[in-house]
Amino acid sequence: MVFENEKEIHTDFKKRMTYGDYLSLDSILASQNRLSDHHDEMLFIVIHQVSELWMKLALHEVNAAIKAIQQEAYQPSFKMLARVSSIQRQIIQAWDVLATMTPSEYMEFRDYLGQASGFQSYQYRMLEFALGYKTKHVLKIYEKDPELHKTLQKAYEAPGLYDVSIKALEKEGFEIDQEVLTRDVRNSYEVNESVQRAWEEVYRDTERYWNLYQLAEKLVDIEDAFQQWRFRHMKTVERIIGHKKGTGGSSGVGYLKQVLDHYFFPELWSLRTTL
Ligand code: HEM
Ligand SMILES: N[C@@H](CC(=O)c1ccccc1NC=O)C(=O)O
Repeated sequence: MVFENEKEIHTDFKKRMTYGDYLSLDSILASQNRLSDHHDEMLFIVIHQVSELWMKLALHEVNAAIKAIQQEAYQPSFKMLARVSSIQRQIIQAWDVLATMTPSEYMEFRDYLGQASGFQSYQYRMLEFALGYKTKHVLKIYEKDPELHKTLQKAYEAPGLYDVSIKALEKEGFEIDQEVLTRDVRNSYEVNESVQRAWEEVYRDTERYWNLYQLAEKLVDIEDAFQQWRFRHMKTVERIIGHKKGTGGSSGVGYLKQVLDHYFFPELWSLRTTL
């Protein structure tokens, strides 16, 4: 076939494109590669792949929301953040499916996993970074993959969702300590009194600060769901492997319990006591 111009080529390609082509189903559906022939390994792989796909969309939304907040486009940011919470509900529900696997079933293929662990999920780390939890030591895992390391380093050095939200408080006229506004965003966010006072005022005069009030509640939705995910992970791990050590080298359930203590947006929680 001879094409007159680029548009024609494009139109012809589109006409012949199928459902499977568009969604790259050949590669997606050829990626459930079991190492054992145990029936439940398929479940294990699919749950992880589904979670990673949802994380990809969540990251896309959180990063766009960060930009929108920086540009004071609050309404669009709320839509994106609401979508993130909705995605989180999906991956929390996924634990129910995984919990249908018993300890005996998992132990039949666990050894095949070697030292692989969810600890190495770089999208999970990118999400934590975007939410302001900056654990530098995890970057080390990716040193052997320069491309990936660079992507993670960039996310590590960028301001998080809470940083841009605090900046929004300042833009609205709240007095925020300079040390918070110019903080080194490569560190995890730490509690600050001026931030607490500002959010308290937002919650006391919600009509005046409607956008900031809505933003705060969207952040609480996300942190709440993130904690639910962490909790379900910890409990599902406990029911499947008890207190065995993790393949990633951690203590296992003990480690996962400890991570539960971390707050992303601490003042949004403590204001509930002081309000
Ligand atoms: C039988 C199912 C599972 C077991 C027994 C399990 C076990 C563990 C353990 C013990 C750890 C601590 C690190 C280590 O020493 O390995 C861990 C970390 C992790 N797992 Fe799982 N896991 C399971 C399923 C999942 C699923 C479905 C996901 C979803 C993507 C996931 C994501 C993660 C992540 C992101 C971490 C790092 C958490 C952090 O550092 O805060 N895990 N897992
Ligand atoms: N850390 C798990 C292994 C595990 O769950 C895992 C192994 C390979 C790929 C993803 C995994 N999921 C989450 O940690 C364990 O200790 O049994």
